[in-house]
Amino acid sequence: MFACAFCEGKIAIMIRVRQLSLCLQKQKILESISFTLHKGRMVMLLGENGAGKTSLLKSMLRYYPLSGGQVLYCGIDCAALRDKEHAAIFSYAAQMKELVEDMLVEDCIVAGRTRCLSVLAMPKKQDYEAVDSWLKKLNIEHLKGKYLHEISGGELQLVYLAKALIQDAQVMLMDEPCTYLDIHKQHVFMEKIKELKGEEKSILMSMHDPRLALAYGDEILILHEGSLYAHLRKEDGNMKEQLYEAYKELYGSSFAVDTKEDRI
Ligand SMILES: Nc1ncnc2c1ncn2[C@@H]1O[C@H](COP(=O)(O)OP(=O)(O)OP(=O)(O)O)[C@@H](O)[C@H]1O
Repeated sequence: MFACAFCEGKIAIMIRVRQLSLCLQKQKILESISFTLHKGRMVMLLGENGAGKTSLLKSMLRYYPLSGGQVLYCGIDCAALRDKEHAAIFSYAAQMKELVEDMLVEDCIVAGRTRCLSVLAMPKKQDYEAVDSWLKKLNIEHLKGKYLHEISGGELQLVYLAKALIQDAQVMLMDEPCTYLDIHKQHVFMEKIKELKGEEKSILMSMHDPRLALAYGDEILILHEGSLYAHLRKEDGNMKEQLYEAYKELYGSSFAVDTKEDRI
């Protein structure tokens, strides 16, 4: 029988989201969402358009005041943390639609670093060295010296990922980071993220592709109409089957996944 590392307390809890609710403009967006993010885990957040994925990530990041519940880091309420402390815990790669600034690639990436510095501190030589190192790790060194408007959508996405990664936070929240990447680059990116995450960091990543979620997720959260519909874990042994069943329940039998024929 599978011995659950969570129940035995072997895998440390990094973030506990407890009964998180969110209202925006008097509209209920998220309702009583609870889950835990464990150290070293990659958790995929699935859900249809408008299900609340971005709102959940932003709520965890304190972009919005919660209308109920808490986000706890190692038992500490994140609402009580100072900005610098918060930036050491969470980094965020936003959805591309939200990113409109234009600047040099290296200035964009180094801005991720400065989130951890005091307000008036300027990036130093070692910060730009870190930029070079991330450009290299993500195989986008050729973008150095270019402006954001001069590069492709997929390249821009990688630049914004470098910006999130350079922050070196413990929990990386990523909103649809693969949208503009071609299939090959999606897999290269996911492998790289897995490697970077190691045993110490945790990742919560929203996406629409259930196949990618299954291929790389240790866990899958399914959001539906602002509520947590399902929480699947690979240790349970049949994550694929469970995901198939959940999608069938939510979207009907015409949904084009078939676990038996391995088409998901
Ligand atoms: N700032 C806001 N003010 C009011 N309502 C908002 C705001 N941001 C999002 N919403 C609403 O909250 C709901 C959830 O939106 P959200 O962007 O979180 O969904 P999502 O699951 O990320 O969708 P997608 O997959 O399309 O990116 C939607 O109905 C949206 O219209």
